[in-house]
Amino acid sequence: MLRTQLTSTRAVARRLYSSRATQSLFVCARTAARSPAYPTHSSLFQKHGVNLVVRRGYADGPNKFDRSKPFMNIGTIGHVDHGKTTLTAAITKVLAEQGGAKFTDYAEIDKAPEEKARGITINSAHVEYESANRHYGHIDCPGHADYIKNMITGAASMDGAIIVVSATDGQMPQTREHLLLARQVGIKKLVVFINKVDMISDNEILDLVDMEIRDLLTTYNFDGENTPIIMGSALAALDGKNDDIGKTKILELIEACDQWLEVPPRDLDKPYLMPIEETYSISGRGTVACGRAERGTINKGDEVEIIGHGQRIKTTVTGIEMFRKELDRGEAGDNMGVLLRGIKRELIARGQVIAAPGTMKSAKKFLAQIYVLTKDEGGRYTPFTINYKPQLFMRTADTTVGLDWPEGTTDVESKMVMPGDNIEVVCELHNDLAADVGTRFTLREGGKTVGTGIVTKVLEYVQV
Ligand SMILES: Nc1nc2c(ncn2[C@@H]2O[C@H](COP(=O)(O)OP(=O)(O)OP(=O)(O)O)[C@@H](O)[C@H]2O)c(=O)[nH]1
Ligand SMILES: [Mg+2]
Repeated sequence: MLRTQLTSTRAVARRLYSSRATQSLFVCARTAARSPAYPTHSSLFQKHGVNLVVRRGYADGPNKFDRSKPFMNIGTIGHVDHGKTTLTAAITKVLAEQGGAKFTDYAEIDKAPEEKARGITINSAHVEYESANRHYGHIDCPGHADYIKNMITGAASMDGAIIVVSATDGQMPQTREHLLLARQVGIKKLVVFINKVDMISDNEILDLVDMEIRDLLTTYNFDGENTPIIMGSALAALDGKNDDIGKTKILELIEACDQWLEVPPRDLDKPYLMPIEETYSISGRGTVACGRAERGTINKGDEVEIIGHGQRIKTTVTGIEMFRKELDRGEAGDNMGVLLRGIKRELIARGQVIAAPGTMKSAKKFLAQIYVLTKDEGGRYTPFTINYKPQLFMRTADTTVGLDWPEGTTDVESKMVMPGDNIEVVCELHNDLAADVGTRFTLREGGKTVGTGIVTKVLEYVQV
């Protein structure tokens, strides 16, 4: 199934014509309610026989979130048009047929305008499903280079991933870039889905793609030798055709995820920290901040602080929700929405963090180790001198950053940074961000990822 932001007619048209697999589109209720173009889009879709499913949210409760199976965040990554969204749809379809999936729960169609206006989906980017042993939250990442920003913040919430590679193309630039980013956001294991095998008649080609992707995985420090590679057709599974390359392969894929991907140890004993991905206001209830809790636990009634962008705001958590179900307690790894007492939505924003009081500080300047991507990894073709200002992405935040050589460096004027270099730099942020030693980030410039880095020492905090 697809999710769409319904922001531009072009995007909608692209969706319609690029994906003949589309039967239903999931629309964030908030977007639907606000988008002036929504009625036009909605009739356009209906004309083409596509269901628009507006997901409702917070107001739906109360029902309790079930923690009987381990919960894990995964998602589909990979090059544009290789079939990530089709595969996402196929997984939910096949698992729904198995009866173990919660798919039917959110597929309810709701057309009443007042429902759209009132309903809020706090996990709009996520699909959920269950295998025999696990409960998965799934993010379908966009593959297009323009959407890499979303990919970065989306992938920041993943514990594991399915990399989708079309058998017709093999690995492509975004396959490599996504692998690198996956590594950088801390994903340790991946499962590979070689898609569109219905279009390949020569088995030797599949062997080549297999070999090539194993090499690539090894290059990016994944276990290339043992990583499960499943070959199938997402479209066949979605259309309910050719079970041997369709449904059977989807079940194999989920089995591989169950076996190979590991639920990472959750830092439950550390102080609570959640980077804000999105914010909503619900009339009569207040403001909800959504994101994946990075560490710690949170209970209804707990005091927290909102940190970043020159602010430190104290408030209390009055509600916690996950996949539209209420929780009394949320924990590290959960993709949750927290309802904040007395906070106006304008006061907080994506990129800030919510933390246990007194446990986080906002940094303005830090020392970091960075790796500069080569052109084969989607990075720069040419070297650069250090005095330029790329965009820095950290957790869900992005801000302009000034780079400089550490104190005591000689020849600073003429010193060049080459693609492929590993260097130590001083980063001065335009907007301060909650950062600690060990926090990872990405540097981007003009639509390209130019480097990845890690904070090694904070040089200046913001006092608020
Ligand atoms: N023949 C064939 N076509 C497929 C298969 N899976 C997906 N497609 C087609 O490939 C095109 C792209 O599929 P999507 O699922 O939109 O690809 P995507 O990776 O999500 O694309 P972006 O989100 O734009 O990066 C669509 O036209 C699909 O119908 C498959 O198994 N076989
Ligand atoms: Mg897609």
